[in-house]
Amino acid sequence: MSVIAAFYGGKSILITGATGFMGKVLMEKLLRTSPDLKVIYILVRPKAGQSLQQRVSQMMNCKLFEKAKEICPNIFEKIRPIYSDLTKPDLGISKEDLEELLTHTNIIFHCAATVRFDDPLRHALQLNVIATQQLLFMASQMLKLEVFIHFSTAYSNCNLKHIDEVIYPCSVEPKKLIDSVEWLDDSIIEEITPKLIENRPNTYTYTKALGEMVVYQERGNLNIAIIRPSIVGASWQEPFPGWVDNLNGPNGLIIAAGKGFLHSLKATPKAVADVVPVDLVINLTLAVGWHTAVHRPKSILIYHCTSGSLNPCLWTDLGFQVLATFEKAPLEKAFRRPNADFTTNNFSTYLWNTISHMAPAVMYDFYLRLTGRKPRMAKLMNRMLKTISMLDYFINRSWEWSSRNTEMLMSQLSNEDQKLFDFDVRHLNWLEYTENYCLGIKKYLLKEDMAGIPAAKRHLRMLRNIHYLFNTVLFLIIWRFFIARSQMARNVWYFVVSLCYKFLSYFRASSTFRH
Ligand SMILES: CCCCCCCCCCCCCCCCCCCCCCCCCCCCCC(=O)SCCNC(=O)CCNC(=O)[C@H](O)C(C)(C)COP(=O)(O)OP(=O)(O)OC[C@H]1O[C@@H](n2cnc3c(N)ncnc32)[C@H](O)[C@@H]1OP(=O)(O)O
Ligand SMILES: NC(=O)C1=CN([C@@H]2O[C@H](COP(=O)(O)OP(=O)(O)OC[C@H]3O[C@@H](n4cnc5c(N)ncnc54)[C@H](OP(=O)(O)O)[C@@H]3O)[C@@H](O)[C@H]2O)C=CC1
Repeated sequence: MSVIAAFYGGKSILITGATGFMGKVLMEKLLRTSPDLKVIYILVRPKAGQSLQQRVSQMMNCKLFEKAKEICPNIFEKIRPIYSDLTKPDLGISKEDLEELLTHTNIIFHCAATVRFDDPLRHALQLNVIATQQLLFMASQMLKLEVFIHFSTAYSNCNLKHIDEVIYPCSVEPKKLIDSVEWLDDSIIEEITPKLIENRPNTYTYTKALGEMVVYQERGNLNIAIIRPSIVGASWQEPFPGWVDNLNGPNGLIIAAGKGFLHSLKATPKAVADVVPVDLVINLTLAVGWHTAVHRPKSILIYHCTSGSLNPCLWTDLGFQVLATFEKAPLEKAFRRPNADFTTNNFSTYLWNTISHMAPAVMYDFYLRLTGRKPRMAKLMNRMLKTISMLDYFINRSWEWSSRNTEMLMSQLSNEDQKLFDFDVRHLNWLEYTENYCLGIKKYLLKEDMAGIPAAKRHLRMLRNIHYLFNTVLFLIIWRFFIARSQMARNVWYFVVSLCYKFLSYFRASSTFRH
C-alpha cells in the first residue's frame, strides 16, 4: 500500500484553483489514488454564464476524470463545490461555508492565481497576493489543518540567474504596496509598475514573488510548503499522455506552428526549454503534502519542480520534434504547411515577421475580401506576435534552479511511492513526451479526430501545390518585369544558367566515369 495514498485517505482537502489546468489534475490524482478521502472542497466561481454546479458537472464529465470515475464510482459525492471569488472580501465565501471549512479542513492546496502576463498590477496583486493573505488568515483559524501547500512559480525570481530553494525578499514590503495600491489610481499604478517589478518581465512573476513573501510573513504556526514549477506542459503518463486544456505556456504557439501560422520564432536555440509535465508536478505536490504534514519541518521548505538541471532539453530539439510530429499527424485546416525555424537577432526577426507572417496574412485577407468574407488573418497573426512578445523573455534565457529539497524528498519515498508518485524528471524521454504533447493538443485541446489525419495530409499536399504554383507565378512575374527588360539582368540570368549547366554536366560526367 502506498504510504502517500494512505495519508490522504479520510482527509478533508481544500483546493483553490481546482477548475484550472493544474487544479483539475490534482483533483483527479487524489480521487484515483485515494478514493477513500473524505471530501475535496473546491472553491469555484460562476463563469461564462455557467453556475457552480454546471461548471463542476462539466469539469467532472471531461475525459480527464474517466479513470478516476472507474475507481471512485461515487466521485460526485466526494466533491463539495463552494462559491468563492478571490477578488472579494473573505474570498466571497459565505459564513456557513466558512464555518464548515474552518471545522473540517485538514489540507489546503492553494493553486488559484492569475497567470496572465499582462494583468494590471492591481488585479495581479489582488489575486496573487491579497487572496493568498486572506486564505492564510482563514487557515490560521482551521481547527484540524495539518498542512498548507502554496503554488508559486520557478520564475518568481527570474531576475536572478541562479535560484535557490529559498524565499528572496522583494524591494517593497507587500503590505506597504497593498496599502498604497488601495488609494492610488490606475494611471499612477501603471506608471510605477515597471519600477516596482524591476527587471522582471511582467506583473505575474512579480506578484508570485510577493505572494511567497506574504506566505512567509503571515505563516504564524501554519505548517507550509511552497512548490515552484517551471513551464508546466501536457501530462506525461497520468491519467493518460498528452492531456492539456489551455493555451498557456507553449500550447498556443505549438498550435500556431501546427496550423502553419508560426514560421519563425526569435529564440536562443541552445537555451534550455524548462518544461515539466503537469502530472509530474502534481506527483511532487502530493508527496510534499504528505512529507510536510508527517515530518513538520521547522521552516517553510521550497520545492523546485524543473527539468533543466536534471534532464535538460533545448528549445531547438523540442521545436523540431513539434514540427516532425505535425508532419506525421497534421492539424486540420492548416493555413500553411508547418515549417518554422529560429531567428536569433532583431533584424532577421523583423524581416521574417514581415515576410512570413504579416505579408501572407495581408494577402490572405485580401483574398477573403475579394470572396466576400470577413478578413481575420492579420488579427490572428498580430495576436500570435503579441503572445510571442510576452513569451520572448522566457525562450531567450536559461536559469539554474537548485533542486536539493526535491531530491531529498525523492530519497524519502518508498519504492512503491516512487512509482505511484513519480516526480523524477530524469525518467522523461523528451522526444516521446513532445510527440504525445502535440498529439494531446490535437485530440484534447482542438478536439480533432485522429481518423481525420489522411484528410489533413491531403490538405497539406494541396497547400504545398498552391505554394509551388504561387512561387512559379511570382518567378514569371519577376522574369517578365525585370529580366526580359534589362540586358544586365539577362546577362546575370544566362551566367547563372550556364553555371548550373556546367555543374550538372560535370556531375553527370564524373558519375559516368565512376561506373
Ligand atoms: C514542448 C515545447 C516545444 C516548443 C519548442 C520551441 C521551438 C520553436 C522552433 C520553431 C518553431 C517550431 C514550432 C514550435 C512552437 C512552440 C513554441 C513554444 C515557445 C515556448 C513558450 C514558452 C512559455 C514560457 C512561459 C512560462 C512562464 C512561467 C509559467 C508560469 O508560471 S504560469 C503559466 C504561464 N502563463 C501563460 O502562459 C499565460 C500567458 N498568456 C497571457 O498572458 C495572455 O493570454 C496573453 C498572451 C497576454 C494574450 O492576452 P490577450 O488578452 O491578447 O488574449 P487572451 O488571453 O484574452 O485571449 C484572447 C484570445 O486569444 C486566445 N489565446 C490566448 N492565449 C493564446 C495563445 N498563447 N496562443 C493563441 N491564442 C491564444 C484565447 O483563446 C482567446 O480566444 P477567444 O476566446 O476566441 O477570443
Ligand atoms: N501553468 C504553468 O505553467 C504554471 C503554473 N504555476 C502556478 O500554478 C497555479 C495553477 O496554475 P494553472 O492551473 O496553470 O492556472 P489556470 O489559469 O489554469 O487556473 C487558475 C485557477 O485560478 C482560478 N481563479 C483565477 N482567478 C480567480 C478568481 N478571481 N476567483 C476565483 N478563482 C480564480 C481559476 O478559476 P476559473 O476557472 O474560475 O478562472 C482557475 O481555477 C498558479 O498558482 C500558477 O501560478 C506555476 C508555474 C507554472
